[in-house]
Amino acid sequence: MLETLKEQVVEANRDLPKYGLVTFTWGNVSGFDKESGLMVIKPSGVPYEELKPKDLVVLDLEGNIVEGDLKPSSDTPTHRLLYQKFPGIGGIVHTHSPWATSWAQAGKGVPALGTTQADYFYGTIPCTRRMTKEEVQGEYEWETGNVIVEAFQDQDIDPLQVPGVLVHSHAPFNWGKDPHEAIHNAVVLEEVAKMALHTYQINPNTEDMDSFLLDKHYLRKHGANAYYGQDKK
Ligand SMILES: O=C(CO)[C@@H](O)[C@H](O)COP(=O)(O)O
Repeated sequence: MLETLKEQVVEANRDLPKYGLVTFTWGNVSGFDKESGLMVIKPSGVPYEELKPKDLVVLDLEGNIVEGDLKPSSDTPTHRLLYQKFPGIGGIVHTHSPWATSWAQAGKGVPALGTTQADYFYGTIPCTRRMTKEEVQGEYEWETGNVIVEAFQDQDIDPLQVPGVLVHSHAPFNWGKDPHEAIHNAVVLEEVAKMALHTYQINPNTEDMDSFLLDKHYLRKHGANAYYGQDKK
């Protein structure tokens, strides 16, 4: 089942080392099929170069495995929750890419300092709060998703306009309309995280970019109401 989505998920997982987003197997990509309500995710710990469509795990959003013999990624609960809470996304990427992870470890969101970020993210890429002892010792991966959703709700950020987040003391998650776009957004996050750090090294007092320039770039590329091709009602 879902053979086309499986091919996309395998290709996207193989893009992780291709674009320098992972070391070893420190990352995972999933895809979501809206019609069936099923997600497809990388199995835990499998090297990307060995990954085949038959290795992938198919689950419903309640976490029931529908197809697949291997253990799903350890981050599956986080992917599941984001598909539930962020309607319209069709692919999710989690990595420990070094520049974005540095901002996550510092507990800081990546501010929109220039047009590179503005073309993909409508403003600051937020960082979540720290997780509590109870959350970490509880259903950790599910709670990781909760603090992501909480950050977007509390800061009134539209996840379709800012397709990424830094999980405090952990690492980034990105998403998009499909696995390929999620990978693209993850690469951009890693680049703008690096640029922002270097910008502050050049000028520690750098201010966020002007909102009119942010609007110009983001809205020119995405449109005021365009959400992955559908006009927002
Ligand atoms: O964040 C983590 C571990 O801290 C995970 O993302 C692993 O780095 C990858 O786990 P699998 O997808 O192979 O289970």
